[in-house]
Amino acid sequence: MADGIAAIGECMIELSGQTGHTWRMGYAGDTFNTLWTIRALSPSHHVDYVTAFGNDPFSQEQIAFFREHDIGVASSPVVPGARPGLYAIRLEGAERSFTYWRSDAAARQLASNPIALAKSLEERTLIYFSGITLAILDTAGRRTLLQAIAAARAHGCHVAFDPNYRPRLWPDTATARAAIDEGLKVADLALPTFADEQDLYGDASPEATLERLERAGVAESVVKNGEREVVISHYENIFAVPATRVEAPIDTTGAGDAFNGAYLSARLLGQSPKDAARRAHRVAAAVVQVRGALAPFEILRLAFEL
Ligand SMILES: O=C(O)C(=O)C[C@H](O)[C@H](O)COP(=O)(O)O
Repeated sequence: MADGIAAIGECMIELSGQTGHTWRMGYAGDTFNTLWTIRALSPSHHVDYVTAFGNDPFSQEQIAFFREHDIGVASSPVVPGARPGLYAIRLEGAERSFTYWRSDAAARQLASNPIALAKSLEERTLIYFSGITLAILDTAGRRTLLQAIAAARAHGCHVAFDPNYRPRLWPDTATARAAIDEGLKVADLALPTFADEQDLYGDASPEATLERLERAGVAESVVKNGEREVVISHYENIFAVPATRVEAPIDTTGAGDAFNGAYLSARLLGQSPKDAARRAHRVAAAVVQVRGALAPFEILRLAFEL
C-alpha cells in the first residue's frame, strides 16, 4: 500500500475520568494516539497500527475498536496467552500522571517475528514510532525494529520519531540515551518534548535540543514545550510558532501525541512546517479539553479545519 501510514508501538487499555471508584475505559498509547489523530485528519490514507496482540477478549475488543475506526493491524502477530497492558490517568488540576500495569503486555513481542514486522512496514509513505516503542522491547527486539525501519526508509518511506522519554520504562539513562540516539539515526523528522530532552540529555533550552538534533542529522525537528511556543528546524531554517491558549484545560493527556498527528497530517497535505505547527497547536488545544488521550474525530477535524 504505497500511500499507507504505519505507527508502531503499544496501545494499552486506558482508565480515565475517575469519579470515586468509577472509571471510564478507553484505549491509548502514545503512538496509537498519534495514529488516531492521523486517521481523523488524513482520510485518504490507509493507516495501520503495528503491534502484537494477545488472544484474550480484551485484545479482541481492542482489534474490533481499531477496525470500527478504519485502523488496520497489518501483519501484527497474535501471541497465545498474552494480553494488553493497562494504565490509569490521575489528574491534579489538568496535569496528568500515569500508573502502569504493562510489564508483560503482548506489545512487548511486536518485534519477535522479524518477517511479520518487515511485512507490516512494506511500501509505506510514513512510519511513526517513539522512545516508548523502543523502551518496551529488549535489546534484540530493538535491533530488529530499527533494522526493519531502516530497510523501509531505504525504499523511500519517511520516518517520524518522538523520543518520548519515560524514565520508568528504562533500566538507566545511559541505555535510554543509546537507544533513542539509534532511533534518531533512522528518523527524517523528530518531534520531541523539551522537558523530556532536558531530563535525558540535559539540554539547556529548546534551541539547544534543535541544535543537537541537527547535529544528529535529523532534517526536520519540532520541539514541543507544553503551552509555550514550539521551535522548529527545517533544513537549517529555524522558526518559532506560539501555542493556542486554553482558558480551562481538563486533561492534558495525549496533547503532545495529537500535536504530532496533526503536524504530520498537515505535512502530508504539503503544508509548510510553520502552517503545520499552527494547525497542530489548535488540535492539541482541543485534546486538552477532553478526558483521556483520544478526542472524537469531529473535534479533531474541526480544530484542524479539514
Ligand atoms: O505513557 C505511555 O506509555 C502512554 O503511551 C500513555 C499516554 O497515552 C501517552 O503517554 C500520553 O502522552 P502525552 O501526549 O505525553 O500526554
